[in-house]
Amino acid sequence: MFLQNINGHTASPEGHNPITLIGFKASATKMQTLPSPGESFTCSGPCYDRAKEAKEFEETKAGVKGLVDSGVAKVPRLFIHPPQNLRDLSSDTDGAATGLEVPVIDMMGCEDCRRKDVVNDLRRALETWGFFRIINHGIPVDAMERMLETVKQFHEQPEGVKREWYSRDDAKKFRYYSNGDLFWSKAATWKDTLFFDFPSGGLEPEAVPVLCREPVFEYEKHIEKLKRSLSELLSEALGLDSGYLGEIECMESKTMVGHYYPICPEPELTLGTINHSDAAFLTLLLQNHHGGLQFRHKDQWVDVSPVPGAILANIGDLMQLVSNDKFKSAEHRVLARQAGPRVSVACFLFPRGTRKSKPYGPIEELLDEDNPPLYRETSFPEYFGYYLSSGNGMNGEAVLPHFRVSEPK
Ligand SMILES: O=C(O)CCC(=O)C(=O)O
Ligand SMILES: [Fe+2]
Repeated sequence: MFLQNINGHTASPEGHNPITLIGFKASATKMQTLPSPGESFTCSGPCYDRAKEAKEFEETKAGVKGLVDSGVAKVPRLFIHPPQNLRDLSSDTDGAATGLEVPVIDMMGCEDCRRKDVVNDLRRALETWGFFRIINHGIPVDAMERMLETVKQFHEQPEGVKREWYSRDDAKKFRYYSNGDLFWSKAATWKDTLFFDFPSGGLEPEAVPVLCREPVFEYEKHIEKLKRSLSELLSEALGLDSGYLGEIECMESKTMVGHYYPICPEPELTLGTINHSDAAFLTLLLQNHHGGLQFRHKDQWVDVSPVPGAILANIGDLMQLVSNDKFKSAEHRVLARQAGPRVSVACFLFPRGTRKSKPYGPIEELLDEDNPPLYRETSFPEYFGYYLSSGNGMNGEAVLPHFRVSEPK
């Protein structure tokens, strides 16, 4: 299966496995730490060998956490981002400075008396922000906390134990790695990742380390239930029958990633996650109490601070495509920080079939003379393949416009 992580955290665009590039061993602490902020990335003097540094880092199988544990006081060059990625690193908590408010969807009573209000709130949130914070979503706080804690515990195990799970082998339904796009990104990001692949039939418990098993499957069960409710609410927010998105089976499959963002000694030089929009239909996100997540709204980065018990949801590119731009796929990123470790769990929802899936285009019921289709049809594998080959949407360039066939009237 070519699909490793819905946001390309481990997938290779041309399908070759980056692990074959690894050749030799070296100490991660010996890595270069040039250039300083603002310095040009062009090579003068002896050229910087990025591929070599990436291989050395990969060989440690200890991730960014391993670097931090080994005592690095400077961000190695591999992780230093070009200035255009490091613009506006300051934060504006929940839009405080601008008076903007991150939308909150309170699901209490959404099955009966408050349904109309919830659907209206959801429509407004997705037409403007593309994401929302959900409260009273039905997932027990305990299940959320245990999920975050198990991801943290995994990453904080001794290196020798974790190393056994380090892999870029896309046949593995559970794996641990740092920077899925390590071998082709312009700069690496300051985090390590656990990956859980729930193919249509479900992830086998035996594929997951005992440490994580119970919390992961418990959390997944709750996510499935929340997904079904959200699918109905989203359908209604689009003005469709509540079963519509369920019937087109656009969220039948899922992957989860458990990110660990260690404390960063020079957060002004790197990022935890580079700006991107998610490729799939819907993302449900848990984060611990260390902030750093930002969404782009009205041309500025807005901090989306953690709220205990809340879940964040954002729509991805394909939901924007089928909604014919009614809903917006939100650009987001995670700052590297001196506080931490930050832990997050993202669950990406997308259609079944990683090599072949049915085509998805703008939903016919949303089209008329004034609303012609803005996008051509595509399948999820086609879209995701393009997303990966153009840099996982993580080079600051949006992927969705490549599927556009006309501009809005
Ligand atoms: O860690 C986070 O909060 C966000 C991660 C993310 O955007 C992703 O994995 O696509
Ligand atoms: Fe994302």
